[in-house]
Formats: sequence, structure tokens, C-alpha cells
Amino acid sequence: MSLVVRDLTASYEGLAVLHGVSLQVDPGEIVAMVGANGAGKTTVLRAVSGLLQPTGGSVHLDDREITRLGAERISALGLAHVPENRLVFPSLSVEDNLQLGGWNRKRDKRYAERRAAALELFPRLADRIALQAGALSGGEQQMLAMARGLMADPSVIVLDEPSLGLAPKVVGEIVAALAHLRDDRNLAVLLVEQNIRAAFSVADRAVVMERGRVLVEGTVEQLRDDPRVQAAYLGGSATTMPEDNVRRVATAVARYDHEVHDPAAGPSPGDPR
Ligand SMILES: Nc1ncnc2c1ncn2[C@@H]1O[C@H](COP(=O)(O)OP(=O)(O)OP(=O)(O)O)[C@@H](O)[C@H]1O
Repeated sequence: MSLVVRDLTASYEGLAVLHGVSLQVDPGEIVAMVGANGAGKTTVLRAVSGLLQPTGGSVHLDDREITRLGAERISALGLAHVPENRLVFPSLSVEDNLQLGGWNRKRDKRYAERRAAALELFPRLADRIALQAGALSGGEQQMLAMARGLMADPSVIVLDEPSLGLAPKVVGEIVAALAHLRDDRNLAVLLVEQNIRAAFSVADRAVVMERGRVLVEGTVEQLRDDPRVQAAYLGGSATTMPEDNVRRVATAVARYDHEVHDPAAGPSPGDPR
């Protein structure tokens, strides 16, 4: 399914924060949404997934309008929202968190299949299935938040800053998982990221937000060369990942897997808890 957002406006307590945002994400595509703090990226995701009622404009999943539906209904129609700060239930086990993600699908016979697919995507979760989610590292909690979103069997997934606070090799693992969801599962992925290098390493297109509007959009290749993007994001030192390096990401993931699956290597030191 495609996610189609047209002229979206939204406000908090009467104060307008989105001033007509339009974007589209097609199946098998990752669109990165980047921009400064307060540009409105989180608000777009909240308005799209029904957590905030937009004041105008429209949101469609293919031809189906979802603009004013509630979050549960939108989730059931195939859109998963993985929120900022990886809001897992800390006192519940990994298993129970996954089950909650699939609550609206639990009785259907593909539930076990989806659980297996989520654990295959993030094998570390399989190893920790009985642990309390609060005992997981930051990276593992992010993986759990994503796996939980996938349990509802979405066609469209929107993620809010999945790389926040994570070590580069964990970011690599998250990025590789996003590439898998696009390439092998044909999902439409809308990715909000401050880490523009990580986002651009995997995205096909990007939307740059500024003060509640789309400043510029285009393919990642076009935007890399755009002076506005370079000046704001790519010139500085805020790098946590080398640019344009899906292959290097894959290497990092393989190395990481090796460390994780090799008990002698111990816990990964860069993964903040
Ligand atoms: N619950 C809220 N109540 C009032 N204003 C809010 C609320 N949430 C966000 N805002 C304001 O709305 C604007 C857009 O915020 P939003 O969180 O969407 O930006 P963002 O681009 O996601 O930034 P960040 O990267 O800091 O999350 C900002 O000016 C912010 O201060």
C-alpha cells in the first residue's frame, strides 16, 4: 500500500505547527524525513497514524482515506507507528510485548508466522524472549519496538528516530532491517531521522522539513548535492555513520552478529544501556 499525505495541517492547542505537508511513500520504498528539532516531523507521524487529529488535508492508504480514523483502526488497516523513545512495556517480557503488538491479529492463523518472521529479523530478541523488556539494551529495545510494530502485519511502517542514542553498529543493524522490510517484504517505510547519514544510506527519497513545511524533497542522490541540505546537514561533524554504505553496513552487521552470537565476545561495549 502507498501512504499518501496531502496538504496536511495540524496544531497543538490552537497553535499551527504543520502548514500543508504533502508526501507519498510507495511499497518497496524508504522515504526519510529529516529536519531540525521542532520542524514538525513527529507531528506528521502522529497525524498520519491517528494519534493526533489533523486540522486539514488528507491521509490515504492507497485509495482509502484514513484522515480522521482512530489509531486502532488505522493500525488494523495496515499502518504501524514505531514511536520515539522506543516505548516498550519495560516490566513485560519480550514475548508479551510482541503479543501486544499482534493483539488485533492474535487469533488469525498467521500469528505464529509473523512472530517467527519478527524474531528472524532480530535474532537477538529470540535469545532474550523471556527477559523483561526493561532489561534489554537501548538497541534491543528499539528492535523490540520495531518487531512489535511488525506483529500487526503492516503494509506501511512509520518510524520516529530509531537510531537515537544508539552506537553506530547497532544503527547499522537497524538500517539493515529497514532495507530488508523494503526489499524483501515490499513495505512502504517513512523514516524520521536526525541521523541524516544513516537515513541517506538506506533511503530512496527524502523530505526535508522546516518549520512545519516541506522545504525540499527529492531522491537521496539529488539531495546530497543540494546546497541547502549540505549546508544544514552534511557539512558538519555530526556523523555517526559513513555515508552511502549499505555494503559497509552489512559488514558491520555481520561483525555485530558474530560478537552477539559468540559468548566469548561478551556484551557489545558500544551499545548503551
Ligand atoms: N504536545 C505538544 N504540545 C504543544 N506543542 C507541541 C507538542 N509537541 C510538539 N509541539 C511543538 O510542535 C512543533 C513541532 O514539533 P515536532 O515534535 O513535530 O518536531 P520534530 O521535527 O519532530 O522535532 P524533534 O526532532 O525535536 O522531535 C514544535 O514547535 C514543538 O515545540
